[in-house]
Amino acid sequence: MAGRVDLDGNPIKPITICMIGAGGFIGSHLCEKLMSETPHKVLAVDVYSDKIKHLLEPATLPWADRIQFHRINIKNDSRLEGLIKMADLTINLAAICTPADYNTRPLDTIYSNFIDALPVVKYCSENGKRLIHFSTCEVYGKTIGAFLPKDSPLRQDPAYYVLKEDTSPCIFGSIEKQRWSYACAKQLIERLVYAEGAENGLEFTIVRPFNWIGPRMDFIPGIDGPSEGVPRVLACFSNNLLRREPLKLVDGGESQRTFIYIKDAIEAVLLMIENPARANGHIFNVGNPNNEVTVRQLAEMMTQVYSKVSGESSIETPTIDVSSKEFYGEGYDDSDKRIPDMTIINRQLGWNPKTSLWDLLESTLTYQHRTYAEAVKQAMSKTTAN
Ligand SMILES: NC(=O)c1ccc[n+]([C@@H]2O[C@H](COP(=O)([O-])OP(=O)(O)OC[C@H]3O[C@@H](n4cnc5c(N)ncnc54)[C@H](O)[C@@H]3O)[C@@H](O)[C@H]2O)c1
Ligand SMILES: O=c1ccn([C@@H]2O[C@H](COP(=O)(O)OP(=O)(O)O[C@H]3OC[C@](O)(CO)[C@H]3O)[C@@H](O)[C@H]2O)c(=O)[nH]1
Repeated sequence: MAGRVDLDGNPIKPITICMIGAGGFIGSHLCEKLMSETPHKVLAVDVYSDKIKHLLEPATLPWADRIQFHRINIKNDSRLEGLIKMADLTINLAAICTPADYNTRPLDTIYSNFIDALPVVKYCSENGKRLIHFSTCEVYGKTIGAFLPKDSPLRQDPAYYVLKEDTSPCIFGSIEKQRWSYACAKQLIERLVYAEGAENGLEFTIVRPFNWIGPRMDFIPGIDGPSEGVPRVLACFSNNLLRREPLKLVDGGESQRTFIYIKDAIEAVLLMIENPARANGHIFNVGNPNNEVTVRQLAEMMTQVYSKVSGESSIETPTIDVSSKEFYGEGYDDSDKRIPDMTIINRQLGWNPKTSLWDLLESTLTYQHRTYAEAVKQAMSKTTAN
């Protein structure tokens, strides 16, 4: 920890970070990194703390005086401004960010991603505090290429599908496709943060994560989350594998995604935290363009990797097709393809992702098996007995 220097060779001074949404998937990994590798202090704000319990207890942990948990719902708690004032930097991760909610709970989704984020932006701007705001790759929506005929050669041209922070448009579906409530709310809060920078001098960085995955992502339904809940694809497929049931491919599993290992992505966030002069005023894609697969290919890979790490053979019918209406309900729509352009983050922070999809699935599914296999077995035998 001693002698840490930034990318320009200047010594890094310890700072205090107000991290909102610290108890979630990304927050838990960021807290872990900050505690184990830096001298910074974290005021961790969330309604839940289960995913960071190992960092908060026991009080003898070497970083015990550098992390404080504040159980606060930012919708309605007057303590928030005080915490932002106490910190040098605020990182806002709080959000409803599971697609199953976007079309079924659009009001909660819009309030969470836009209205609830407003005071955070305001307090940072009014108090002259730096803000790192978490947006999403979903602000790009669909690619331009998605609107070309299926056999158009232009579909092969990266100009029609690679997503660039400063030039790509944001293409959403119609209003009744409520899937886009999240992307639209995130886009508007990005515009507000950007405008606060332009008009009032707010020092900001906007992060657009492209499908970060790894241990502690979401929940396994019926084990550490609601039985009827629908988490993001990694947890959906993990749940199917743990229960030895077919993985459900929505609308044929043709959509494409690039997945990045959470630990690679956290390296990028740490560079933003410790290099404000290079990160302020920028919007950064954070993803791994080399890890592109269709959802069907992801399902096949996860089935293979899970077999390897669990020692169990795969089931006879590893996947089944399901319509999006059946799986997510009315108003679902999808992003067709998401490849991040890496020019800006590479130029500003010299960052590149490292971990291949196979390797990241191997470590993540090893964690899922170790953490959940026994609990799932017990829950399933209870259901059969009843
Ligand atoms: N994981 C990804 O790949 C990904 C992709 C795109 C965008 N993002 C964005 O990154 C951020 C973090 O995502 P994540 O994957 O860690 O999600 P997550 O759901 O695991 O974490 C969000 C955390 O925010 C907390 N929170 C929500 N509302 C709150 C409130 N009102 N008060 C206090 N705490 C509240 C939740 O309890 C949760 O712990 C989100 O803004 C999300 O939109 C993530
Ligand atoms: O059982 C399942 C679950 C999902 N799918 C399909 O997989 C694709 C990816 O789904 P998911 O990871 O749940 O979410 P998205 O990538 O669509 O959206 C996320 O991206 C970033 C973020 O902003 C936050 O994480 C969020 O909005 C998708 O095509 C599903 O239909 C499946 O086939 N089977």
